[in-house]
Amino acid sequence: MAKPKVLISDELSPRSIEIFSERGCDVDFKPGLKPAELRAIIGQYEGLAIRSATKVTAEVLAEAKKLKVVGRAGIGVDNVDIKAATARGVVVMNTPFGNAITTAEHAIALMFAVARQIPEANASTQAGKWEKNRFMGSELSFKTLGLIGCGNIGSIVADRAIGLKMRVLAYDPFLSDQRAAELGVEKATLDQVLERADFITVHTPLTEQTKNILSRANLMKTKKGVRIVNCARGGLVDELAVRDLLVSGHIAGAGFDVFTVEPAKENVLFGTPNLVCTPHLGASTVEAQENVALQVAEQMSDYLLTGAVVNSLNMPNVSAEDAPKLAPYLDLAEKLGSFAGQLTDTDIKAVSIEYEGQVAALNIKPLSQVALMGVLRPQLDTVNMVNAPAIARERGVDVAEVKHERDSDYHSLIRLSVTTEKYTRSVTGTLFGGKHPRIVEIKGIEIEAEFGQHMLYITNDDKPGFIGRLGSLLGEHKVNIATFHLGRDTPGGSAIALVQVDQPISPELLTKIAALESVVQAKVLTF
Ligand SMILES: NC(=O)c1ccc[n+]([C@@H]2O[C@H](COP(=O)([O-])OP(=O)(O)OC[C@H]3O[C@@H](n4cnc5c(N)ncnc54)[C@H](O)[C@@H]3O)[C@@H](O)[C@H]2O)c1
Ligand SMILES: O=C(O)CC[C@@H](O)C(=O)O
Repeated sequence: MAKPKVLISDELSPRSIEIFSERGCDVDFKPGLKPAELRAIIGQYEGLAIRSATKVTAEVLAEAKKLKVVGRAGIGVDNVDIKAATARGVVVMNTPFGNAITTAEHAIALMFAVARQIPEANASTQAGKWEKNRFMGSELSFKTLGLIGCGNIGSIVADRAIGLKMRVLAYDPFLSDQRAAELGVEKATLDQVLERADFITVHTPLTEQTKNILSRANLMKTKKGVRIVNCARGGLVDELAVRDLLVSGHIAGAGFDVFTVEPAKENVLFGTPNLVCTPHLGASTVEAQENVALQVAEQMSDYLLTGAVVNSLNMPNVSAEDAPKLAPYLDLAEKLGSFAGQLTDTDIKAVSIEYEGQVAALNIKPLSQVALMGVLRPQLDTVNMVNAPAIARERGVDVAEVKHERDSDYHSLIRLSVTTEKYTRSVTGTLFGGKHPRIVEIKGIEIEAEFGQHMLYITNDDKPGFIGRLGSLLGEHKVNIATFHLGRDTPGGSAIALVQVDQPISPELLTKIAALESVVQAKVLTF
């Protein structure tokens, strides 16, 4: 197998290069590429490792013909167009914990810096002014800290703040009572945080709901003398309003690590008194950068080399242990989906994927996604394993996954049923010898067949003479039969023939087959 090629396009710790190479990837380290330069070369790579500088836009992804995975060495993925990546089947992963402590420490550092005006005092002292009376600070002990967002970073900030004897309020709609109690924080509404906090720090992602969460109107609800810290994302806080309120004295101090536009070479906040700024340094410690670089390189290599998926934002996780076990079932599930999809020529209303036996004990999410991809692909070229669930949802296809505990004759079975306006059709398969996909049932009729490259699926009335007529017709057209499998519900009832042939069947020949006596339906299938 050729080594997968990975591009590192941001300043990642050199540890990542070592890990990619040790794991068996070819790696190019090219930080600081301009968007046009990235678009020009991205087509060569299966993996792209980034921090926050590289923007993985729809335009970049359109050139990324081989790309399988984007790995963000860090938490925020707002520099990746996840929708476009999903549409192209590119897995997006991040490292959700590697820089959380470091970033929480930076938020605490900014709180201290703002409370004691350390940067201004430093500049004044080094300028020889010795302005001892100018810098009157405020203690953190026994003050109230209001957190907006209490996830990974917010909860570490809470822990450190409690250690500093602060009282912590947390506004986070997804924070459970139990977790709040474990953390020792008081759950609060946004208004309670605004009205009661002496310090407010934000720790949410930037979403439609959180954008401008500290708006001018909300900032006006805060206590006079409040101090604000944003170490999460630019756009969460109204920068112009903070400037005005710092100038008016309503806000006593503010610490900003992140800005609405980055790199922030200029900003409305700059030059305002009692403001401390850092250039998005939240994650910039040796420890955090080692952690995230190592993690992202391990996760991406694992995906490229074994199919294991960890910390993905657009795919179910598959552990390194599960990946090899799932591989043959992924093949079976995709083929069953494709079989059903190729037989369907009207709108699909529902797809159900049932698992029985040993396969039911595995992580079935990726199997269902790949099966769904197989079903939808004949109707939609752009479907892939990553975007299949989203496409099914958009099209109103109801997808059900069922695990059965009942015993069966096979060690594992996957049954895929497709419902259209006219019918529900099912196909069931298993693995022979643990790795060879086989069809064992179609529409409830037992049959045993391999999946071949060129196949003919025929339903017919079970009457004498049909096999002879079909064999002669194929022979006349120089089509060689490789395998021939038959099944029927009852003698003289409905029958199915699955014929694997060595040559493709032309549309003209298919018309003749469909016109043979006793044939109800004839379809060409390819795998
Ligand atoms: N400055 C830096 O260098 C740096 C480094 C790492 C992370 N970050 C940023 O820090 C932020 C937090 O990261 P995290 O790892 O803690 O994320 P997280 O997902 O663990 O936590 C985010 C929390 O925000 C909460 N939340 C979501 N919507 C909310 C809303 N409308 N109101 C209140 N709370 C809401 C969520 O429930 C969650 O608990 C992210 O924006 C991340 O990108 C910045
Ligand atoms: O990579 C960085 O320096 C910033 C990372 C940070 O914003 C994140 O979201 O993880």
